[in-house]
Amino acid sequence: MDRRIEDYAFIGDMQTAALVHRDGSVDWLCLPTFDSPSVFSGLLGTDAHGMWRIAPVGQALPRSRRYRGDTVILETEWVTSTGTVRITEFMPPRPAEAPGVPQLIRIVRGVRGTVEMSSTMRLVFGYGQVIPRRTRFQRPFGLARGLAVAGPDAVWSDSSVETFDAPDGTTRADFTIREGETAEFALTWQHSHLPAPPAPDPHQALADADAYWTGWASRCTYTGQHTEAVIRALVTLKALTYASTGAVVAAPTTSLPEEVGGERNWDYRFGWLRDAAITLACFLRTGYREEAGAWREWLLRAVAGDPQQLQIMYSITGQRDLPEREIDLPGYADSRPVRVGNAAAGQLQIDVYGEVIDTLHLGHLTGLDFHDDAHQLQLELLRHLEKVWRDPDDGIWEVRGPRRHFVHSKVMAWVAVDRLVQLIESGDAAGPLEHLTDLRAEIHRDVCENGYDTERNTFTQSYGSSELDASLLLIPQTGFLPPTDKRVIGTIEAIQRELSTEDGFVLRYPTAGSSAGVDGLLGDEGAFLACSFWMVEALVMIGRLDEADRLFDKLLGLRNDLGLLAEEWDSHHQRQVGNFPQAFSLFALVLAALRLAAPPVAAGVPRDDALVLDTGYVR
Ligand SMILES: OC[C@H]1O[C@H](O[C@H]2O[C@H](CO)[C@@H](O)[C@H](O)[C@H]2O)[C@H](O)[C@@H](O)[C@@H]1O
Repeated sequence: MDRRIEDYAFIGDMQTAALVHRDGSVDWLCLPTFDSPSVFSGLLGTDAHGMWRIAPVGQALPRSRRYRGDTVILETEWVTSTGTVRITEFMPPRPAEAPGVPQLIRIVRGVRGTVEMSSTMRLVFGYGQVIPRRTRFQRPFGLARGLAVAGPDAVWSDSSVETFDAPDGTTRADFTIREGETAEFALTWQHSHLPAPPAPDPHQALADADAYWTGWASRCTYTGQHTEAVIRALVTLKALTYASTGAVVAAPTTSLPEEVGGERNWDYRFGWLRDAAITLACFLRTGYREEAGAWREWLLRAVAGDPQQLQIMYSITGQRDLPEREIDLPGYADSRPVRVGNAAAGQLQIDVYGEVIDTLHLGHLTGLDFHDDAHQLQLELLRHLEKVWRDPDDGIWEVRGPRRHFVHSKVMAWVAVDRLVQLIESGDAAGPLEHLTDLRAEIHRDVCENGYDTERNTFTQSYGSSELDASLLLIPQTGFLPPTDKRVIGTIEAIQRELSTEDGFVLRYPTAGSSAGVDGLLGDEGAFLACSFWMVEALVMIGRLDEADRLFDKLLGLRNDLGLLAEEWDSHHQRQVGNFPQAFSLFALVLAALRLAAPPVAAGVPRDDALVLDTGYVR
């Protein structure tokens, strides 16, 4: 069965995450951390690769589902001919100050009548490959308890109803729920050499999780008209944070395809400097400073001593070695290969210097305490950037074709220098101001001379190319040129003409279908949702507010019923594609909502209070 990506709900604890299908099946869960091998991999294969379904007997789909308030606690209501039950499922949050082993808790509550229920769990460790050894215990805490062990990992399962290990490798429970009754299930990961974990207290854990997420969401400072969408995006971004180190994963999944049935399947369970820097910029602009401070510490540890060795991504703990390999799973809707690890880790992507320094600078502007190591890091990164900015690179889209002089990369090199110039000019830090001012002017000249097509009045994807690229929409946001500049307006209009899908969303760049295009890959892909949100921002900046509003509303309409977005939208099949939920799409949503909430007073004339939106243009 083709299970749509948007049919999944996301729950997480800030160290790992699970995807729960609408039909009650947990089809993805990596333990103990985001980047560990999965124990439920049905998402990328079949039930035989691991899943855990709790649902009324004989009932395919629930009536409704939602998150409880501003939390990542999922509540699903099932209505049958004999009664109604609510299933509440969540992972107790593990913030840095209160670490703990990962746990998945599911509570079934009878709302009306009587409902026959079943639970079927198949744990298969190592991405659906390793069958665990299973043991049962005599109700040590009045709960049914089972243990599944494979090598270093143990998963303990506790429930208030009787369970049994079936010969087919599943652990099952058949039980009846009457109005007012509850049944509790908990799955707990533990190192296999350690003793049994204490019995879970599901109801206390639920109350604590509710208080944690509600408290976190209540600190948001956004007050525009899209509060629900913004808070949901922020809460999801927070849940994509690996709390103990401050890293942020790009998404909790691997290999959800950018084209169903295609080869564009990548592992996103790592900390990209680009994605994390923009996520943190988003947090800083909505009142969340603590997360930015923690990420800055992770960044300092990950980058280590020599900026020449900067990688564009690291593991959530800061490791550098992320070897890419293909694993033996059928793939989501037969989309193969399924990849683990990511070869993009070894790429040169010059834009990351700009994104990192921009976010560090925004931290400074929004009151994050001055950190001398972070300032030194910026200076060192800049010294290295000065050596490499003229080189061709792999660009923001991590293309696997030949390196090029991507215009976006050069613009972001300009951003890196510009933000340091601003910092030094403000008197808050020292540095070679005159030299940096000259360098900034040199990069600007280089881009305008080599990356702009005078005949078509548009910037191009790379020097000497006639292709377009949606990353050029960021030019006015960065402050590289003002939105009133005819080259900016020309570029926005060219992208609208040439990179729009028939339903009005934006592609990253042209792909070549059956031959390898600029990205070196076969096949096509969906509209990249972040680019469509950038179009919203660009339209606001050039004063086309109604159009921006309309596009934003259409984009909100692509979210699933829980407010979640994958990386891309397949306009042809009208479905979400790519890893899910993806930070890139969600932070772009938040930034577009902020832009809509503080539009320019007149076209191209940003307001002073837009400072927190544009560190570049508004001086
Ligand atoms: O499209 C080819 C590339 O796709 C992935 O990169 C994308 O995701 C990254 C994480 O969100 C993002 O930072 C990047 O801008 C996107 O292009 C994949 O990770 C690459 O390996 C792949 O070449």
